[in-house]
Amino acid sequence: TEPNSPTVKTSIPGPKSIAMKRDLDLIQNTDVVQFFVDYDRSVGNYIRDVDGNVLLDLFTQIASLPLGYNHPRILEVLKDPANISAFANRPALGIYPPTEFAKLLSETLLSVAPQGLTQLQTMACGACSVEHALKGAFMAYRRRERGGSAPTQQEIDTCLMNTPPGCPKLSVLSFKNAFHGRTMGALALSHSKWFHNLDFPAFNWPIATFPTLKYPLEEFYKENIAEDARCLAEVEDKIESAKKAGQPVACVASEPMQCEGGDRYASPQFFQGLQDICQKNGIALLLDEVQTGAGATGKFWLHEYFHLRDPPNLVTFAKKMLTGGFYYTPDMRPTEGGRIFNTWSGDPSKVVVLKAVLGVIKDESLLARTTDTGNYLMKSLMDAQEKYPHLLSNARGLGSLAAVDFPAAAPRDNLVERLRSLGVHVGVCGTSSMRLRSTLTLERKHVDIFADRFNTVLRDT
Ligand SMILES: Cc1ncc(COP(=O)(O)O)c(CNc2csc(C(=O)O)c2)c1O
Repeated sequence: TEPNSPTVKTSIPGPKSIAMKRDLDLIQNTDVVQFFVDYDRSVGNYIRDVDGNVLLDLFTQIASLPLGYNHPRILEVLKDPANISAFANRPALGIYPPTEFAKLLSETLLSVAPQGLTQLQTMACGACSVEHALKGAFMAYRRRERGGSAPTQQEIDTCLMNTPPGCPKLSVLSFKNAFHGRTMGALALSHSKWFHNLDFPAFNWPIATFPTLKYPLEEFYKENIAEDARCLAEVEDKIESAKKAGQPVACVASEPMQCEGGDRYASPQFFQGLQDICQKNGIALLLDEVQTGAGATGKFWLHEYFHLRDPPNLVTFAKKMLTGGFYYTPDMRPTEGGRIFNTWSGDPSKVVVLKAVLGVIKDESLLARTTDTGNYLMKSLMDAQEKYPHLLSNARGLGSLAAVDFPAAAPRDNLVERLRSLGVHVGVCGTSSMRLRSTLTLERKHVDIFADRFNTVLRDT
């Protein structure tokens, strides 16, 4: 069972972590390794490092743990003889799916599909889900341009040499401060940190400005609506310019909230306007819910809060869904087999575990709990912001996603380190934001521990 509170015995990283890091560094670069973890003895919302430090984990493996560590319902899946085969025999899913795979997908991933998205493709991770979702959008765009005819011999010949018309000059519009993954296509849509992109050739695709909201929202309603309009006008301009430059936009990609870029929210009106622009121009809308999905905001998908008139064409997921993949509308469905494809095309064993996770979310009403705990967490951030206005600003959040800004990276990093030495592990994002990414099982008692330690370090700053 979970401990009642954190215990910190050594500096973090402690001596054992430091020794293990030295060993691992002989094999690979370990610059960003923070500490080594004793996963056998991490429980629920508490992570235990190899030096015996037990921390309340509010970052949860970059927001990828739905139920925390060693949840009994997940351990049961692993002990169930009926599941051995799923773990022992990883299939090339695109060609040799396992028994009743459609049934498994229907009972799991499709049971939580965003409204109107009836097609589903599993993949390994977030980036490869984005990569293949983009392919779906490009193929749909070219299918429409061909008007149903087959590709020409010239297209077939030229595509093998990376040249038009087989490799068409199409583009994807993304947003400044976005993050969509580290593979080359997803990286061309990612603009949040230089060390993600440096040294890698990129597509010269349009990059628009994502709204910068002023907080508190209720005080700056007019300014924020004007900001939405300004950004949407820029999106239209970029689409027009791309068309004139001979590389029309086939897809607009956006996170429903920019996470790596600094927990940057935008209004439902912005996304409704974005969908209007896409539909007006025959452009697919890809919403990347890798970090915001799987119940993290109290709704299963963040974009549910947007009340979009129609379903987005493509929705990518990974992290807390335990498998990567994307949902898509029928018009995005490939008409030829083997074109959205790779060896594994996902992993059924992860879907088997996800079935247990979805069961716990339902049985324990974790969406409602995430909303309640998230509101309670927001109150603790707002209270701290009120007490320390010189240190904190723009407190914001939704369910298990929360963030607050510091005046600069240095004071933020210093506070995060001191918070960890008091037994609370949090994340960072953007240039100077602290971010929280809890499990879906977080309770008010955990928020009390966070608030107590957070105020202690703020008081001593
Ligand atoms: C909105 C969104 N889209 C795609 C991705 C890529 O997912 P993975 O390839 O990491 O599974 C992510 C992954 N998040 C992430 C956080 S830090 C990080 C990194 O590579 O440093 C990656 C995401 O947040």
